This record gives sequence, structure tokens and C-alpha cells, in this order.
Amino acid sequence: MSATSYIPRRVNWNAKSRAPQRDGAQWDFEDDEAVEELTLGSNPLTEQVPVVETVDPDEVSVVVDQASMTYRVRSQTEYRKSTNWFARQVKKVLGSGWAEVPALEPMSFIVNHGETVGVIGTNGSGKSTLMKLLTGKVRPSSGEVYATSTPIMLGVNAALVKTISGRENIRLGCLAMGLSPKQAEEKYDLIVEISGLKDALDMPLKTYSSGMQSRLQFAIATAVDPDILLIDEALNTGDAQFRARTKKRLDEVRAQAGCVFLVSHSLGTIKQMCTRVLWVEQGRLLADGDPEWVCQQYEEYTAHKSQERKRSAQIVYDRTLLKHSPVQVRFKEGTRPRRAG
Ligand SMILES: Nc1ncnc2c1ncn2[C@@H]1O[C@H](COP(=O)(O)OP(=O)(O)OP(=O)(O)O)[C@@H](O)[C@H]1O
Repeated sequence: MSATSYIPRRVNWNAKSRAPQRDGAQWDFEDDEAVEELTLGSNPLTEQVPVVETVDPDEVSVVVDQASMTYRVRSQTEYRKSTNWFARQVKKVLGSGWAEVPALEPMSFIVNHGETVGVIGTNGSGKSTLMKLLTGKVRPSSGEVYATSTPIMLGVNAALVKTISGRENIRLGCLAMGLSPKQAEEKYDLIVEISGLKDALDMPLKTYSSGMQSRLQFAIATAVDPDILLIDEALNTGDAQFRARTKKRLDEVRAQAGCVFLVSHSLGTIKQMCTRVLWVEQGRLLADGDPEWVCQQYEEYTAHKSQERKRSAQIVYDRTLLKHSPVQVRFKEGTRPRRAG
């Protein structure tokens, strides 16, 4: 079912504004004609008036301005869709055509210094794609992503060398992140402390568990005092003690006027670490706000989905979307940050 295809059977239609009443989700089941209207054309239930947000150049870290993403991939079966016989045969002989995979619909938001932003969503909803756009290494298909400094991405698969020791990986990692050998030396103790891996540092990395490797990656990435830190699923493997250290370190990064994005399927981690949560679902920014509230909607949605209650899940989806006001970004004259990357 598409994002906008669910239409409640009857809605309490606000005659003055011609908009459905939103707050409290009090649907009134009396006006039959309203149902007819709702089914015509685009669905007004999910049409929202954008809220204009002005970017404060002294506060801003990241601006996503109507950014969308569609992947173009080679497809072995795409030639079948071509209606032109000749084109179909040519594509068949060449063995492929191009298929488009829509991953993110246009979305806008502003993140300021000092925010830790959680990003949640079910598998394939577009979280990692959003992270790629934030790094600036992938250009959006439309719109733009701006950042006040180069975002540092910390992913579970970020490069560590398996055959050398943890100690050598720390040195190498620091150099790879642009520190001089002297700066790397100065950061060494801090990295060891954050990682909590003092006793294992002389062992080759291949003897580390995946949790230990994640801890080392996290410690290296945050030790260089990133202004904008992107973390994709890296924190879920740590134990309780490491999570406490992680939170402390993220608070420090935030306090240094940085901002942190944290992608995670663990709502506990998100609620514990984040000051704000973006819920991306079916490529759409469905909610942007208070971690408790957003996580609660998400939990309800996924509970319905896992029980195959599609209609109930869609109701939660639409209800959440109704509460979300899309943002229209406005820059003050001459204060646009540079493109991310
Ligand atoms: N390199 C790519 N080429 C083509 N399609 C892609 C590519 N990367 C992602 N996609 C598609 O884009 C959509 C969003 O994928 P993405 O990896 O961003 O989701 P996700 O929310 O991070 O998922 P997960 O929670 O499983 O990691 C999916 O439909 C996916 O198949």
C-alpha cells in the first residue's frame, strides 16, 4: 500500500478551514459526502502546509533542503518494460537496461549545534541513504545538503586493518582521519580510555569480537573531535559499560558545538542518547521531534507490521504524518553554508 493510499472511511471535516481536525485524532463518523471528497484527486489528509524555518548562521550545523535520492541501477529484466520492440531487442542483446530505485522523497530539516539526532525506520526505509547524503559523498537527485564542516561517518564496516594490533590501528586510524603523527600520539590515551580495550590492544584485530571492533572504531572516530559525527548502527554491539562511556563521549562531542546523527534499530539507544528523532519510512520523513513520542509511534507501527496488521500500521503511519509539518528552509542573504562533503 502506498504512503497516501489509506483513507479513513469518514472524517470530521472542519467546514471553515476545509481541513480535517488533527489533534486528539477524534474522527467523527457522520459526514458521508466528506468521504467522497477525500477520495478525489490527491489526498488532502496527507497534504501539509510547510512551515518556514530560517537558518541561523551562528547555530546551524546541517541543512537538508528538499533533498531526494533515486538510485539508477543496471537491471537484467528492465528491457521487458520497453514498449518499443526495437529498443527491447537492443536492450535484451546488450543484457541490461536501467532501473530507477526511489530511496528518499524530497525532505527538509535543519540541525543546529548541540543536537544528537536519532534516525529510525524499518529495513530499507532510507536511513543509510540519508546518511550518505549527509556525508556529501553521494549527491542528492534533487535538492541540496549543506554542512558547516565535513561530516565524519562512523559505520560498522569502516576500515580497520584486521591483521595488525589494536594499538597500530589506533595510530593508522588517526592518520587516516587527518591527524599528524604528533596529534595521533596525543590522542592515544583518550582513545584507549573511550574504547575500554586497554588489555587487548596488543592483539591483532582479527581476534576481537565485532563489539570490540565497533568500540575501537567509535573511540578513534570521536577522538578527533568531529564537528558533525554520523554513526550508523555502530553502538548496538557494546555492553552496558561501553554504552555509558559512549553516551559520555557523545555528550562531550555535542558540548564542543558539534552535532551527532545516530542511526539505530535500538530504540533504547535512541531514547538514551538523542535529543531529537527523525523517523524515515518508505523513503519519507514521517516524523521529526521528541524522542519519546516519535519512538512510541514507531513502536506501535512496527508492532502492527510484525503482526501483519497492515491497515492498523497504515493508520499509525497516516496519523503520524498528519502531526508532521514539513519544513521550508529559508537562508538569510549571503549566509548559506557550503555543500556537504
Ligand atoms: N546502492 C544502491 N543501489 C540501488 N538501490 C539502493 C542502493 N542502496 C540502497 N538502495 C535502495 O534504497 C532503499 C533504501 O535503502 P537504505 O539502505 O537507505 O535503507 P535503510 O533504512 O538504511 O535500511 P536498513 O535498515 O536495512 O539498513 C532500499 O529500497 C534499497 O534497496
